[in-house]
Amino acid sequence: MESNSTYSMEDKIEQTPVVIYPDINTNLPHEVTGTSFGLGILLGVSLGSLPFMHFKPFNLYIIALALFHFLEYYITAKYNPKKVNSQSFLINNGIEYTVAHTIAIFECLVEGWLFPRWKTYNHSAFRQIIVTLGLTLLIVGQLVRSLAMYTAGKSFSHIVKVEKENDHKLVTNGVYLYFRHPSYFGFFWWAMGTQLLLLNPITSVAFAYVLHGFFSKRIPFEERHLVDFFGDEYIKYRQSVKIWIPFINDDGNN
Ligand SMILES: C[S@@+](CC[C@H](N)C(=O)[O-])C[C@H]1O[C@@H](n2cnc3c(N)ncnc32)[C@H](O)[C@@H]1O
Repeated sequence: MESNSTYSMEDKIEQTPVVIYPDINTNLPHEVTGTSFGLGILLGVSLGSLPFMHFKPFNLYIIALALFHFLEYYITAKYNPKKVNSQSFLINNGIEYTVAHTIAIFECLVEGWLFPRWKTYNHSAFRQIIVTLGLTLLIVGQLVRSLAMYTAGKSFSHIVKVEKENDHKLVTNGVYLYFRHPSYFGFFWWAMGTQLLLLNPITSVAFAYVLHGFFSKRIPFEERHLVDFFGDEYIKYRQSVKIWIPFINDDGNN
């Protein structure tokens, strides 16, 4: 039977927009599905057991961690597919990152065990304020970071570029209108939010110190290369948009 369609199969193929798919060799299906499955299990177990837990902030923290790592890969795969690879989950985000969260979990569990009245069964207004502040910071941080990755698209990369790529464009729109480094701003406040949420006094201070040290080196390094890539255009942008991370100089000379 003849098709009534005015277009032939060849026409249809020609009209199909070209989609750049991620390189499967750096996105091994068993690694990507395995990691997604693991994150899904973490999220599901934490969410499912939430109503039965005395210390709900711990479950919320695990949910935030699982969502963060899932979104790192998902947004890169969707809006920056050329650069996505199984490391884009950012689970191997450096030894400091792994150690920091391991210590945070340890502090939370030890304090819950040693000082249950202060940590787990404390229903004071002060505790509610800190938990709410932590939750708010981590939600705002996650939103700003995800929006930054979506807005920057192909110009975003988890590794700082030291050589300009052809499709690297200066991004100054969307969240970049209000924050000069929105993904760093988002990460900083997301991470601080996780520690306040856990009511962890020690790692709250330690996270602030370590994150400040990290960004006060990374931002000037990244900006030196951005000035090389985009010249006056970046210098003007740098003069007009602030970073909004505490104690990081806005003039680019940290
Ligand atoms: C991990 S991303 C972080 C981007 C940005 N610092 C932020 O916090 O949203 C690092 C890459 O983004 C690029 N980058 C940073 N700011 C940029 C901008 N305004 N426009 C285009 N590329 C930018 C850098 O060249 C670097 O390779």
